[in-house]
Amino acid sequence: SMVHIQHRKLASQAGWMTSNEKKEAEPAKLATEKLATIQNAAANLNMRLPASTSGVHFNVTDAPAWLRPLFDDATRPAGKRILMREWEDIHWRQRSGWRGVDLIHDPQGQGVQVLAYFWDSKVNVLTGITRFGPAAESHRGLCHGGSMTSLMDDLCGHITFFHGPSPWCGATVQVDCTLAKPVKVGDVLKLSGTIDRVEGKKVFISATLSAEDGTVHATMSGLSISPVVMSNINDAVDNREWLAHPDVILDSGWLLP
Ligand SMILES: CCCCCCCC(=O)SCCNC(=O)CCNC(=O)[C@H](O)C(C)(C)COP(=O)(O)OP(=O)(O)OC[C@H]1O[C@@H](n2cnc3c(N)ncnc32)[C@H](O)[C@@H]1OP(=O)(O)O
Repeated sequence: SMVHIQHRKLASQAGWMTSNEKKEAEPAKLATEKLATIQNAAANLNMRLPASTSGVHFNVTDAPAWLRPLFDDATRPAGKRILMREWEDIHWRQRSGWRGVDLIHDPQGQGVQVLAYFWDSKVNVLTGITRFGPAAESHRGLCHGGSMTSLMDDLCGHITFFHGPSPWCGATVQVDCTLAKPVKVGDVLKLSGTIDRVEGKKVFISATLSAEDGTVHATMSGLSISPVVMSNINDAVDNREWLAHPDVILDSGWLLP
């Protein structure tokens, strides 16, 4: 489509490639040169991206010690950090047609939040750092089961996005959660999910929400559909792709005005 051609043009001007072009490229080209390019582009966009795994709102220094290794560029135990522009750049979000703040990815959120997602494409594992805030309370000092379930819904959707060609290419249709142990207001927990199998458009997913000491707070068996058409706007925002970058996963929305 025209929009895809525009994305390719913008991406090539910035020295990036789209997910489809990545296949054709030689891996060696994707190293230091590209990192410098994104840092320059990020500076132009007034973004704070000082290191490859840093977001605008949540970085390694904000994470508790047990989750800091997730950000380690050398080992990258959970794959690459994901930086979707609609989470990181509120002004772009507003001028690009969103009407509110994300239920799960609002940096100022007081309910339940995913603060950082990491995607390991080799094993199809999505890992999240999550925080349960004061607006998720139900029983005294404890959180709603729906806050855990919301996280699982978000994970099912995002696994299909990162496994697929583009942001928002799939949708969650079933979330079956086992709520095993209550979560306290203020807890920071690890969310981890994977693709068990794919049957046509059906993507079967399982996930676990766990604490530093290994306590499992919830498990989930879910189903997403991908590809699926959830929006018929068909503009440059809807037609984004993933950009190939050696250290982070970025959507091509970063190349839009
Ligand atoms: C908001 C996003 C936050 C971040 C990501 C989180 C993900 C989300 O929250 S997405 C938003 C929440 N989800 C929704 O609103 C989804 C609402 N559901 C729908 O719109 C429709 O069910 C929709 C469009 C997904 C169906 O897609 P469509 O392409 O028509 O699928 P369809 O052809 O009917 O079904 C494909 C297969 O999936 C199966 N299927 C579809 N829905 C379900 C379901 N709920 N349960 C079980 N199986 C299902 C069908 O049986 C079919 O199976 P098979 O291929 O074996 O025959």
